[in-house]
Amino acid sequence: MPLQLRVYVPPHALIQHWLGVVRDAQTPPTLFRSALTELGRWLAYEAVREWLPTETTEVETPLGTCPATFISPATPMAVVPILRAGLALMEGILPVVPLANVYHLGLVRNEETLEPSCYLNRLPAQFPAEARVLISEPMLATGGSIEAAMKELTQRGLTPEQIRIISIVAAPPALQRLNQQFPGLVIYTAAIDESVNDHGWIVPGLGDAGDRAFGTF
Ligand SMILES: O=P(O)(O)OC[C@H]1O[C@H](OP(=O)(O)OP(=O)(O)O)[C@H](O)[C@@H]1O
Ligand SMILES: O=c1cc[nH]c(=O)[nH]1
Ligand SMILES: [Mg+2]
Repeated sequence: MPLQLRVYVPPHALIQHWLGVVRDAQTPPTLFRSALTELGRWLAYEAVREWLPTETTEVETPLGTCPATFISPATPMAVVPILRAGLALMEGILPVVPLANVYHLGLVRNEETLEPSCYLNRLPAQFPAEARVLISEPMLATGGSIEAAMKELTQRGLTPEQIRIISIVAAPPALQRLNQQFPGLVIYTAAIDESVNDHGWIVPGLGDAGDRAFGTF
């Protein structure tokens, strides 16, 4: 069977709660950031459920020997936050992947053309063959930014199957684009919204995630 994009919207009350907080236009930046931290935490928790590399050994309890499973340091893990908005999820994501390296990628959309451009790229020249990578990108709108990020990662040796995206709101244009170009990719998102308007905003969405997180209106 051909590979297909898989999109998970975990049906969790905490995710729904914090999604409501970030959607509310009255939420101030401090609370908006806390809510994104919580969303990053719970979506990452769901995303790595059967994906974190583990190894089983034995430990001595005070009463005897028993098997114990630990996070394996052998498989390289990484998180790639897409600046700026992706930074706001990181406080929640990083404790879930404590051994991950962080590689920053700064992208900004031109407000008229909606084309992304890259202003910071701290990706390694090549990812290790067994690497597993989480992308932190809260908004998947037209899909231009995530497509640019995926191209940077796949040019550095990763396959879509090695990558999972943590998103907050995903819209159909971005999902269609990713499905066409990167089947095998997996997305964990708090919501799939109806549409993207003529100005590139997700509707109903939550507005400009970067501006709301950092108070730069
Ligand atoms: O799917 P797209 O249509 O490409 O839109 C999504 C991008 O737009 C926002 O970034 P923005 O350019 O606003 O930068 P910021 O995070 O610094 O605010 C958002 O954080 C995504 O990266
Ligand atoms: O709705 C949108 C679309 C792109 N980027 C955002 O921050 N919000
Ligand atoms: Mg922005």
